[in-house]
Amino acid sequence: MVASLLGETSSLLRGVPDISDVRVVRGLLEVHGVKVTEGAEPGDLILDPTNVVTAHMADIDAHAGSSRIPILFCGPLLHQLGEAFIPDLGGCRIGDRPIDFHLDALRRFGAVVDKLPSGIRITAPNGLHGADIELPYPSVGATEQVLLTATRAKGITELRNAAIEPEIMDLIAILQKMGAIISVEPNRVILIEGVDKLEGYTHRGIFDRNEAASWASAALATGGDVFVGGAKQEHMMTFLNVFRKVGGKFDIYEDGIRFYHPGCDLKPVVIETDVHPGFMTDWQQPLVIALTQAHGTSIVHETVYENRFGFTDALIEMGADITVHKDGLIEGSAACRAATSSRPPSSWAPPRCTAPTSWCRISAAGSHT
Ligand SMILES: CC(=O)N[C@H]1[C@@H](OP(=O)(O)OP(=O)(O)OC[C@H]2O[C@@H](n3ccc(=O)[nH]c3=O)[C@H](O)[C@@H]2O)O[C@H](CO)[C@@H](O)[C@@H]1O
Ligand SMILES: C=C(OP(=O)(O)O)C(=O)O
Repeated sequence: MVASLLGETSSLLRGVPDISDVRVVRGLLEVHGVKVTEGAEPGDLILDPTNVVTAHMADIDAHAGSSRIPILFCGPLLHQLGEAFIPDLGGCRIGDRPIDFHLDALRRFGAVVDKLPSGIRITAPNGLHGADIELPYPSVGATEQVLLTATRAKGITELRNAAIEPEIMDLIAILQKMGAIISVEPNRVILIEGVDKLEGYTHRGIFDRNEAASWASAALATGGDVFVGGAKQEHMMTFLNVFRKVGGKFDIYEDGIRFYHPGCDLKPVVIETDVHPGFMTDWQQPLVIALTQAHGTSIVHETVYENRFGFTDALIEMGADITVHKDGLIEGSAACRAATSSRPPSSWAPPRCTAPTSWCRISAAGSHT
């Protein structure tokens, strides 16, 4: 949706879900003069950016605290209007969610960033130029920021340590349809050759991997059998491996994946969240719910967001046996001994990411539906 701001003509985005993030982004596009209308099929959105204008501060402010996606408006608005005002961001409360990588990257493109009490004001008095950027961590949002900014910046941008999630590849596909020149090189390097103008696109976004993993985990947690239409094996392989280790069954079809409970005991696992192609941090929570029903102790190491175990309070209230450790597991505890029954991942120690990490031990005993 945000990429449509970069085009000179209308875009058609298909299969758009009716969720709050979409409503926030739509509202923010509309206050900037983008005409957004429903298309012929359910889920079609037509985005017409031909009359983009500077929005009134009060209208932008009305979107404060509701989503994290407004941060992605920076580059496109700088290209269209020479300035951008980004309201205070919202998003899930899953730990510290800094935007320093975004702002550092924008400065490298030549933007001037002013932090104000009510948000961030960004200007580009001399336009935006290609930049040499290395992310401290392969952040999904910061990679999207760089892609959206670099496509119309003057010159070449080299982004190192980029995120390479399927959602990033999908954004690159959209930008290529619009006229961008972007190449994905080995070792997380992305090269973007800036172009003067971009057209609108027609595109159907990829399926939601988080939703698919949530339905799959729900099938395990409830002894159920769920067919997730549109789910694709190639974007779920890491999840499918873990699902199988827990004992879950799945059948892959051309038009989706069937996930179902095996009918016997589920097994505990040791997992660690990571950037793609690792086990997604977004898959961790639904899977932990299923693990409360496994026979034995599982260990989950969250390396992406240190506070992403907040939901376990509710599970504990429901009777689940879960302990969250902020600073690591204590050696010699029952939890550690139990964990040795599953083979730890090769990256078991030391944690590789820059963010603080936390651990969660889940045992089967006493959990209720
Ligand atoms: C709307 C959306 O698509 N959200 C997803 C996106 O979030 P989001 O893009 O916010 O997540 P990132 O990939 O950027 O964050 C990864 C890590 O980098 C850190 N970081 C990030 C940016 C920054 O400027 N500074 C910094 O330190 C974060 O605190 C975190 O520890 O990717 C996450 C990781 O797959 C997913 O959990 C979110 O569902
Ligand atoms: C972290 C998430 O989203 P957001 O980045 O919008 O908070 C999420 O949906 O799990």
